[in-house]
Amino acid sequence: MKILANDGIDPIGKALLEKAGFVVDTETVPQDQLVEALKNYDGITVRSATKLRKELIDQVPNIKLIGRGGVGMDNIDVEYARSKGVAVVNTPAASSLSVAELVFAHLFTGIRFLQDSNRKMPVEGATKFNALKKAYAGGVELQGKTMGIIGFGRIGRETAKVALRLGMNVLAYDLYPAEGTLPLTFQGGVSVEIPFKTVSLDEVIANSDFISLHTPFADKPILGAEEFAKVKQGVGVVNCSRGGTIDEEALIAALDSGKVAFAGLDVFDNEPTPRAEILQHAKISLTPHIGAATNEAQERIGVELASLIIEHFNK
Ligand SMILES: O=C(O)[C@H](O)COP(=O)(O)O
Repeated sequence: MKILANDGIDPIGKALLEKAGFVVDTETVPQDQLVEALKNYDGITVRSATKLRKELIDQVPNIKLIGRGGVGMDNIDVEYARSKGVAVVNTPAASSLSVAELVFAHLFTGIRFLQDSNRKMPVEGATKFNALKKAYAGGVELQGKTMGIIGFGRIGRETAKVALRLGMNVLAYDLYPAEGTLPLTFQGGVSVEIPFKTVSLDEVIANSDFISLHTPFADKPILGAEEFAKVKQGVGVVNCSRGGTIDEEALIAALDSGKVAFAGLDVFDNEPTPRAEILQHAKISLTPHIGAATNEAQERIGVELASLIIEHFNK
């Protein structure tokens, strides 16, 4: 059996597949050459870069399995592939913590203006140190503030757990209202269950000091001009979910007016070429879609993907 890991796979996952007798190629084939290349494979694994659309799936009937190393499958025509008998699998839980921690990297950045000082210090730090010191005063703390979470699935809940550990309050909304407890484990294995109950989207929007999005790709933005009009003055907004869930123009307007104090963005409209106004905005902390890109998450993803592939082909 031959697998093309077109967006790469963690070496441990690759080794597990090879031990089980699979040949695994990890060299990325450009999108426009995939039809030809895939004729030599039984399965393909991707992350979010490679697109597996109907037209391609139709032309490679020899492909029996598509493995998504990660969560979002908006780059794959999943239902269509399954209707053609192709197995489609992903690793929905493996990267939750990494994404959640990136949310806080953006939050800590935003509350102390690091996105701007990291740009200005190399240029002005030696000549205008005291002016910059003054410019970046007025930071705030996270403890005691309210973290609004839109989308309370695995990643949303992991984000809530980090917020709770930091002493924040959590307000969460999900399309499917939910109630339960979140387990928090501390040093020495001490564990506590924190009760939660989701609230309405309006409540999250109106009452949060920081808002983080954790929903799948949506055709219509969840946060647009109407919603930014209702947020607390000076809210911080983080998006590590999918481009398209925030109306970027409305966000820029809200940042410029001061209604939104800062934004942390890991995902963008038009990836991989986000617009210049976003890339150059002094109030936006930027990362290039790296939510799942920690060594730990990629190892978990690779191992899980390998076991899903082995299980599928050994059935
Ligand atoms: O959906 C996901 O798992 C994340 O967006 C990560 O995407 P990536 O595998 O392309 O980094």
